[in-house]
Amino acid sequence: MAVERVGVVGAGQMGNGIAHVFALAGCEVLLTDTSPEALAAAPQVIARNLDRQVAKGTITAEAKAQALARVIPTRELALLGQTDLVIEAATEREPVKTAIFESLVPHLAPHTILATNTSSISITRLASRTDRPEKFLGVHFMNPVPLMQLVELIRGIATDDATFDTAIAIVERLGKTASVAQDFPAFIVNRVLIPMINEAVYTLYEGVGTVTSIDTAMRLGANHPMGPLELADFIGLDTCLAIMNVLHDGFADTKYRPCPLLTKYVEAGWLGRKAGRGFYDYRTGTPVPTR
Ligand SMILES: CC(=O)CC(=O)SCCNC(=O)CCNC(=O)[C@H](O)C(C)(C)COP(=O)(O)OP(=O)(O)OC[C@H]1O[C@@H](n2cnc3c(N)ncnc32)[C@H](O)[C@@H]1OP(=O)(O)O
Ligand SMILES: NC(=O)C1=CN([C@@H]2O[C@H](COP(=O)(O)OP(=O)(O)OC[C@H]3O[C@@H](n4cnc5c(N)ncnc54)[C@H](OP(=O)(O)O)[C@@H]3O)[C@@H](O)[C@H]2O)C=CC1
Repeated sequence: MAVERVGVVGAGQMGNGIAHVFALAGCEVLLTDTSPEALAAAPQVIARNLDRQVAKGTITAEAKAQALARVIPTRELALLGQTDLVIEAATEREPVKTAIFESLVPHLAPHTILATNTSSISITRLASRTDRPEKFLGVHFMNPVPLMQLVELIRGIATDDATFDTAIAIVERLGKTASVAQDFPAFIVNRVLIPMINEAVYTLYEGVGTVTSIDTAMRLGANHPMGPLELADFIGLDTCLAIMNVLHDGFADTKYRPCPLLTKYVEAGWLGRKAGRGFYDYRTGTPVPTR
């Protein structure tokens, strides 16, 4: 099925990135968010990230202008029903996602595919709360969306072949690479990555290292582009904690218990870059370790 009109629910770092890449690929994008501030900021955030690509020469100024014109912010969730594909990219909390899908269903055209950008939550369970589990799947972009090559595709138990084939075609149209994961907690990327980040928080919590020594060790010792604590701030500490809880509950295995220090940072509202402060304080411009 051809995908020309795309709805994106959530104008956070991922929703903005998803809107960015679909608009660049020529799709009309209806972008919505419950936060008026996030929705108002979205066009500028997307424009700034498009400018980075213009500055690098990877896209032309004309392509940027055309892409920006294709992104239509709206407060009306119902309008997203008249699209070919809706991608949910709201907060990593299952009740939030379920409520979004339940609100969307009455407005959806019969052919519309529903997708979620969830990092970890059961696709099968989310699909069961819609009228179309056969047209529902996980389309899991990586952060930052314009730069990261991978899109993880996760079928629910009912996802049909036509829907999956459409998703494969979408990933190709975006110039990205699909990897397929089975529908089990946190799929592949976050099943491996987030426990590593959690372990880095434990090394901080236990005093094995400092924020600086831990990130330096992994950047220079394992050639990671970002240290694990810097990456946690980039992802969002609330999202990291949510993923650990999904793993811990989903597998009932204490090896996935979230580090108490990660919980403490989230309880303090120190969610990382998006909150101005996490394992680093970004409020002065230069990141300063907060521990
Ligand atoms: C949690 C989940 O569910 C799944 C996940 O996403 S897990 C997280 C996956 N992501 C990662 O692991 C990210 C690891 N970090 C990196 O790959 C790199 O640090 C990075 C690509 C994020 C940034 O690259 P960097 O070279 O260190 O920094 P930076 O200079 O800011 O960016 C590199 C280039 O990309 C551009 N860029 C960065 N972010 C961008 C964005 N959002 N949009 C467009 N362009 C962007 C920059 O303009 C820069 O271009 P120049 O080099 O020409 O200036
Ligand atoms: N961050 C990352 O590195 C990655 C995250 N993901 C996944 O993508 C999703 C979004 O993550 P991310 O962008 O980081 O999260 P953010 O917290 O940056 O953004 C979430 C946005 O969704 C909004 N929102 C909350 N509830 C609703 C709702 N009912 N309807 C519409 N919008 C709503 C939030 O508004 P408000 O702030 O007012 O609540 C916020 O603006 C999550 O499922 C996450 O697990 C996937 C890959 C990578």
